[in-house]
Amino acid sequence: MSIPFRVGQGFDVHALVEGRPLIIGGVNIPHTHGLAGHSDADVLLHAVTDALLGAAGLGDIGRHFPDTDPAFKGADSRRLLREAYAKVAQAGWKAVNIDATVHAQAPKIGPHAAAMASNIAADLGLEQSAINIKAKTNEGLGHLGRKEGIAATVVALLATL
Ligand SMILES: Nc1ccn([C@@H]2O[C@H](COP(=O)(O)O)[C@@H](O)[C@H]2O)c(=O)n1
Ligand SMILES: C[C@@]1(CO)OP(=O)(O)OP(=O)(O)OC[C@H]1O
Repeated sequence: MSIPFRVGQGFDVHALVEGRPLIIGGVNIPHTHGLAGHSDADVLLHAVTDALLGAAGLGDIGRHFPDTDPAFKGADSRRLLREAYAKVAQAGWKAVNIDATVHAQAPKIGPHAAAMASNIAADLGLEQSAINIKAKTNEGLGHLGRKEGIAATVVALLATL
């Protein structure tokens, strides 16, 4: 008998640079710096995508959307999330819940967490209560603490369709 649940974890980090918008969880957050990347560099959505792909045994985001492919230059990561989730569903899985932490010394994520959860819930066809967004500073330590980048860690649970 096959097991009806699978868990996956995702991690991503992007550098903070001047002259880029800061987009996290599909929310454009006013800030002095934004995240660098081939796509819109949405660190949270990339970690969510990897957690879902990982749980389904489908590899990682770079395998499906290579950062060498001009098709994904400046890509909206919500589109990538929806396309990855379609592959997860095709493999016979649906998401049950997502628990995420954004590791950012600044800016404050809390005021935007509900909007991020709403975006992810909409893209996965879930109730917003199934998406939990947390945030932590890095207590000033290391590259995250020096505000050189922002990271995200995510756990996702899948159930059979
Ligand atoms: N970028 C962030 C970081 C933290 N928060 C909120 O502050 C709380 C305390 O964070 P510490 O890193 O000092 O433990 C945390 O639990 C979050 O609620 C935030 O909103 N944005
Ligand atoms: C999203 C992709 C594709 O545009 O590029 P980036 O925005 O650089 O993001 P990253 O998390 O480094 O890797 C996944 C990529 O393949």
